[in-house]
Amino acid sequence: MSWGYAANNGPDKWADNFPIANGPRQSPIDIVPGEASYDAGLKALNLKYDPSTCLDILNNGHSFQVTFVDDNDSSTLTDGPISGIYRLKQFHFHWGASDDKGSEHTVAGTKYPAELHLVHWNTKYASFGEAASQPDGLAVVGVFLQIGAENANLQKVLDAFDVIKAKGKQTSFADFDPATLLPGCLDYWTYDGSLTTPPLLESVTWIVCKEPVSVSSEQMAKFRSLLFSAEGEAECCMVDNYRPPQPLKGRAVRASFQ
Ligand SMILES: CN[C@@H]1CN(c2cccc(OC)c2)S(=O)(=O)c2sc(S(N)(=O)=O)cc21
Ligand SMILES: [Zn+2]
Repeated sequence: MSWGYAANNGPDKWADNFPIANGPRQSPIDIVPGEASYDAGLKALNLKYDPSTCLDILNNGHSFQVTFVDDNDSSTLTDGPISGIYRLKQFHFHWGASDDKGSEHTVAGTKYPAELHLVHWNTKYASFGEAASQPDGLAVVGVFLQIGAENANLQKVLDAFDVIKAKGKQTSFADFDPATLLPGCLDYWTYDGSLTTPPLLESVTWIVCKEPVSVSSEQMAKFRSLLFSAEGEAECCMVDNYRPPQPLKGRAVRASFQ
């Protein structure tokens, strides 16, 4: 039985096969703005993405992800809370069965209907896989989605869904600029955490943007049209693919803004 988000293989069961699930730096967390400490030493995020590095879009049975060519420094994250150059590997989302839940991080208990994750790896390591096992190996930028106006940039991604409805489906996806999914203001909170899915590796510097971006309710319905299940299996809608907040265990959450 592989991991998932159902009662029999979901977040409460992950520790059975991935004991790090109860580790000291697990993600996501509830971000309490009043308890975050402003750090004037934090630099602004420097995200430089080249749309020509966009490769394909895949339903991996847990979410859908847009994957990028990462054999050069064309799409990178630098500055912010990190040092060195981190390359964009993929972005994906987490969302709920209804608009009242779906994000992984929460803000003073508030859940958003969805959360975007842009996954980057530290080029001081030889590969993504090597980086993923190092405490400073990954940096994930999280962006909350809130219900509002239709998001035309997001729609380009949703328009590809019909051919990746089932688990394992993949199709080419070119010339997409993930920077168009970012909010105007790049104020952020940052803390040391983990992957929010198995293998739950504690290798992620989390960078969570304070400002959400918009998504319409119709667009959220499109997210929910994807399937956890593969073709030929009983259809299971891809919804509630989020891990709930985990214990902070004494970690500091820093803010790049006052
Ligand atoms: C299924 N897990 C996603 C895919 N990845 C994955 C797949 C296999 C092994 C592995 O670790 C070596 C990582 S990943 O590293 O790109 C990430 S990052 C991430 S999140 N929610 O914390 O941003 C989810 C996933
Ligand atoms: Zn994620």
